[in-house]
Amino acid sequence: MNTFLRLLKLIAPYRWPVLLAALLGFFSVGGNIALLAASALLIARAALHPPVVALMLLIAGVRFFGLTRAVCRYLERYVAHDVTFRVLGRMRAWFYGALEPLAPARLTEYRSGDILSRIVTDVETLQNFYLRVLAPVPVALLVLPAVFVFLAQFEFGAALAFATFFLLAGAGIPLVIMRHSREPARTVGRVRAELNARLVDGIRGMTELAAFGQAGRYREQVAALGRELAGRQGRLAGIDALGGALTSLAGNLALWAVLMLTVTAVGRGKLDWVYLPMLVLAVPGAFEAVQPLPLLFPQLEESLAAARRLFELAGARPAVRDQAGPAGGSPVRDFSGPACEPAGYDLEVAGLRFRYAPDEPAALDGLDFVLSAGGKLAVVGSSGAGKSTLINLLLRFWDYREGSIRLGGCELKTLPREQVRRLMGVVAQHTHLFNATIRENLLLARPGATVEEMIRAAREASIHEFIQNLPRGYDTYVGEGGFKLSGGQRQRLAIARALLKDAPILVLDEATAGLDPVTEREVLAAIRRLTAGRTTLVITHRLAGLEEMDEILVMDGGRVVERGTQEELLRRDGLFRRMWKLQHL
Ligand SMILES: Nc1ncnc2c1ncn2[C@@H]1O[C@H](COP(=O)(O)OP(=O)(O)OP(=O)(O)O)[C@@H](O)[C@H]1O
Repeated sequence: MNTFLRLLKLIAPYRWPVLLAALLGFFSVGGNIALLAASALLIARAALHPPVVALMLLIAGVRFFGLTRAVCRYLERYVAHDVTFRVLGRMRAWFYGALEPLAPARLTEYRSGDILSRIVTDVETLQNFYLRVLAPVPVALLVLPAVFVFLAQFEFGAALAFATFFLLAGAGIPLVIMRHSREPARTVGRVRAELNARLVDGIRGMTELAAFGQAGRYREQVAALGRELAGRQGRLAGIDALGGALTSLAGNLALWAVLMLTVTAVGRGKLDWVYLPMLVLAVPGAFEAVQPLPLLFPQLEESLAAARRLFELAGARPAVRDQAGPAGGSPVRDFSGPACEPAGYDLEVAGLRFRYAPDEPAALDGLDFVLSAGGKLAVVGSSGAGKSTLINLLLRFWDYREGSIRLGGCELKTLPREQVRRLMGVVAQHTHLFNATIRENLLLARPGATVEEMIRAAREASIHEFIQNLPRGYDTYVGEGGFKLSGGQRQRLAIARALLKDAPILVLDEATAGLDPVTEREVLAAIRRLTAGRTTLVITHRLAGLEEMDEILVMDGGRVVERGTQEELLRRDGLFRRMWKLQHL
C-alpha cells in the first residue's frame, strides 16, 4: 500500500492531465456507446419509412458521435502517453540522482546489470501503472452508472442484467486473474534483472570466459534464465488471453441477456420495438470500458514489484552523509554550511581505525601520520595492507568511526563531501575514461578550462604530442573505458586531468602500476611535474620514485610497521628493504 501511495505521489504534480485523460477516456467510450445506439435507432426508425426530415437529428447525432469518439480517443491516448512519459522521465532523473550518494560504498553491493535493469526496465514497467492500472478504473466506474441509468429508463431488468455482467467482467474476472497471475507478475522483474545482470557480467568478462573455456557453460546459464523469464512471461500472456476471452464472453452474455429481456418487454407491449436495437447495441459499446480490466491486477502487481525495487535502492542509506553535527556524532541533517573552514591543507591522521563491516577484520588498525601542506608522503605495503582503504576514507567514500583525519585543522567527516573532493586530485591505477572525446574527458576535471589551459596540462603530462598526431586530435573518441588508448596513454591523460583540476592535495594511487619500465619512467616524469609544490600522498606497492618523499609509511595488515625516508628505510633490515630487494634484483 505504501508503495502504491508513493507511486501516486509521483504523479501528484500531473494530476490535472491524468484527470483529463480519464475524462477523455470516458467520453471516448461514451461516444462509442452513443454512436452504436444512435445508429441502431436510426436504422430502426428508417425501417418505418418516415420523411427524411424526421431522421435528420439522428443522422446528425451519428455524425457527431462518430467524430467525438475519434477525437476523444486520439486526445485521450495523446494526453495519457504524454503525461506517462513525463512521469517516467522525471522518475529516471530522480532515480539516477538518488544513486549518486550511494556511490561507491553502497553501490558495490549491487550488480551493475541489476542497477541498469532497475533504471531502464523497472521504470519502463511503471508506464503500465499509469496507463493500464490507473486510467481504466475511473472510466469503467463512470460508464457503469451512466449505461445502467440509460437502460433502466426503458427496461429495468435489462439494466440489472447489464450491471451484473459488467461487474462480473470488471471485478469478478480481474479477481480470478489476480489469483493466478500474482506469482509470475511479482517475479518477472526479478528474473529479468537477474538475466540482465548476468548478461552485463558476461559481456564484460567474455574474454576471460573464452580463455578459461567457460563460454559454453555461461551461455547455458544465460539461456536457462532466458527460459525462466520466457516461462513467466508466457504464463502472463496466457492469463492475459484468458482474461480477454472471459471478458468477451461476459460481454456477449450481457448482450444476449439484454436482448432476451428487451424482446420480452416488447412482447409484453412494455417497450416500443424501435428502441430494441439501440438498447442491445449499447451493451458491446459499454463493455469496451472493461476490456483492459483483466490485466489490472497483473499490471498492478508487476508495477508494484518494479516500484519496490526502485524505492529499495533509491532509499538505501548512503554510507557517508554530509553532516552539520559535531565530529563523530550521528548524522544530524543534510549539510547546510561548513561547520569548520580548513586553514591550509595540512593533513593529520591520528589513531585511525576502520573496518568495512562490523564482523570484518580491521582494514586500518591505528594509523598516524602528518602530511604538511606542500609535503610528500608515500604509503607502501603489500597487497591488502590497507592502502586503498586510506584513500577511500580521505575522499569520504566511506566514513571512519575511530580516530581522526584533520584537514587544515577540521575533522574531515564534518566537511561536505563536495568540498573534500574539490580539494583533492586523484590519479588512480584504473582511471575511468568516458566513451567520449579526449577533450571531453580532460574537461571533466574543469569544464570551464580554456583550450590553452587544457593543452598546457596535456603538455606537462607528456601526452600533447601524441594527441596532436591523432587524425582528429583532441576530438578523438577514446572508446569504452578508453580502450583505444594504451595503459601509459590513459595514465598520462589521468595526470593531465589532475593538472587541469589543479587541486592543492594530490593522491596518487598506484598511478604507475601495470606499466612497462620505459613508460613508467615517462609517467613518473609527468608525475614529478604534477606534484611540484603540491601536498602529495603516494600510495604504491611499486618502490619507484620514492627518493623524493619526505616520509614513507610501510604498512602491513592495516598497521604502520616502519616509517622514514627511503634512505633511512634502506639502512634498516625491515620489510621495506626486503620489498626493495625483491623488486630491484
Ligand atoms: N569494499 C570493501 N568491502 C570489504 N572489505 C574490503 C573492501 N575493500 C577492501 N577491503 C578489505 O580491506 C583490506 C585492505 O584492502 P585495501 O584495498 O585497502 O588494500 P591495499 O593495500 O590497497 O591492497 P592492494 O595493493 O592489493 O590494492 C583487505 O583485507 C580487503 O579485503
